This record gives sequence, structure tokens and C-alpha cells, in this order.
Amino acid sequence: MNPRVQSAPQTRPLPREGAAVCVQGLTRRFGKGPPVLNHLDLTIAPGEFVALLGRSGSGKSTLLRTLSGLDPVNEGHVSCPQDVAVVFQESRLLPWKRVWKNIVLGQAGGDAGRRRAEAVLQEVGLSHRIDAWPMTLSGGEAQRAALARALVREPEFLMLDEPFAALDALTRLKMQQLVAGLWTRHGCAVLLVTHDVDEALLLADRAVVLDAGRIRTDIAIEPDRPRHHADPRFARLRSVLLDALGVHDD
Ligand SMILES: Nc1ncnc2c1ncn2[C@@H]1O[C@H](COP(=O)(O)OP(=O)(O)OP(=O)(O)O)[C@@H](O)[C@H]1O
Repeated sequence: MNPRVQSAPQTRPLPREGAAVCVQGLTRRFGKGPPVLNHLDLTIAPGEFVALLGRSGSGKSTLLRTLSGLDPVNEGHVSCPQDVAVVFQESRLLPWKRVWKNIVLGQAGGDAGRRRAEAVLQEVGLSHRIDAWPMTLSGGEAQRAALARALVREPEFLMLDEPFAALDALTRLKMQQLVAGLWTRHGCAVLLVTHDVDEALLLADRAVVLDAGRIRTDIAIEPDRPRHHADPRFARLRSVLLDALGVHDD
């Protein structure tokens, strides 16, 4: 499918050349202050899993909003697939619709819709709550439902904005394992915003660090999958990332 291209009005859209996501020279300002994103460049290959880190206020959510077409491009170019899905820190399920109707919201409903919802709920381990009301779900279940709602659209590009931040440590670990499996099966490009360096190391092909409006650090994470938090090969990468975030682990 053709990519969605957003450009500042006075500039020409860029060709994409095989990338799922191509951001070039992206600048975003709010009011008269310094730009939050400042001539930012980022490319994500089809099927690549990229973790986006950065201090609080560094512009991570602003970048995601721009990629999803919710925020305008002040300067530069953004090229993204048309089929994009986003999962946020909170599930954003509609409380007046049962789980399965939330999953296929905006798509055909009926028996076929229910079957589609059931299949994807099965994948995220939530088929037993297909008829539940969102307010009866635990935090982990609600995030599983949010993942199902994203995946049922078979996106080419999935953005995850701190999806596990509000979950307890054990549930977070299970959700990380779930996402690793889903990504392997679905093969979409993923951009995961996280504050958790270990989460980035566990899941991503690349970790990028946003600092002063640009990507300052961009490292490949090479250990084979499945990965484990205790892998000694993570020590050096953890150190590089903590350093880039201004945290020293000595
Ligand atoms: N609508 C807005 N109007 C004015 N300023 C905004 C708006 N949205 C974001 N900002 C500012 O842009 C900067 C980046 O915000 P953003 O939410 O993108 O950061 P973040 O890296 O996602 O932070 P966090 O990790 O705390 O979620 C902040 O200084 C924020 O105050």
C-alpha cells in the first residue's frame, strides 16, 4: 500500500526507498519555545523492532503523535505506512462496549467480526474474556485487549507508547514475552517507547535515544532471540544506553 506522506507545506515529499518509516529533518515546535523535535532523522525498516528511549519531556510522545498523523509537521518529511496501529499506556477501551466489540471497532461486526476478535483474543491469551465489559478487566488484561485491537488491523507499523508502564513487574514481564511472540508471528515494524533500558534490550533490534530533539544514540542489539534479562552480553549495551540517558551505572 502507498505510504502516507506528511511534509511541511513548502517542501517536497521524499521517496521511501524500502523503509517502512522514514523521517527526515522533522521539526516540531509548540508556540515560541525551542523546538521539541529538531531536524530529527529516523528510518525503520519493514519488520524492524526499534525501541525509543529518552528522558521525560524529550519528545517521544510528540514523535509518535506525528508518525500517527495526529500532530502536524512544522518542517521536514514523514513517510509512514497507511496501516498503523497504536497502543498507549492505558488501554483506551470504550467502557460501553464489550471486549470483542472494542476489538473490531470500526470494522465489520456480526458473526465474522466476532470470529476475528476471538482469533486475535486467543493470540493474546484473552479469549475467555471475549464478552466481558472493559471495567471488569485487570490492567494486564486490558492491555492484552488493546494489543488485540491493534493486531486485528494487521498493521504494517505498530507503535507502542509505554504500554506496560502501569503494570506490576510480573505482568510486565509476561506482556514483554507476549509482544516478542506476537512480533515474530506478525512481522510488522514496531516502534516501542519505553523508559526501561532492559525492556529495550529484551525486545528490540535497535535502541535509539532521543536527546535535545534529535536521535543522538542509535545502537543495534545483536544477541539472538529469545533473550533473557540476565544475558551478560547486555552489560555493555546497558551501559551505553544508560550513559546516553545521562544515568551512570558505576
Ligand atoms: N500540546 C502541547 N503544547 C505545548 N507543549 C507541549 C504539547 N505537547 C507536548 N509539549 C511539550 O513538548 C515536550 C515533549 O513532550 P512529550 O510528551 O513528547 O515528551 P516525552 O518524551 O513523551 O515525555 P514523557 O517521557 O514524560 O512521557 C514537553 O516539554 C512538553 O511539555
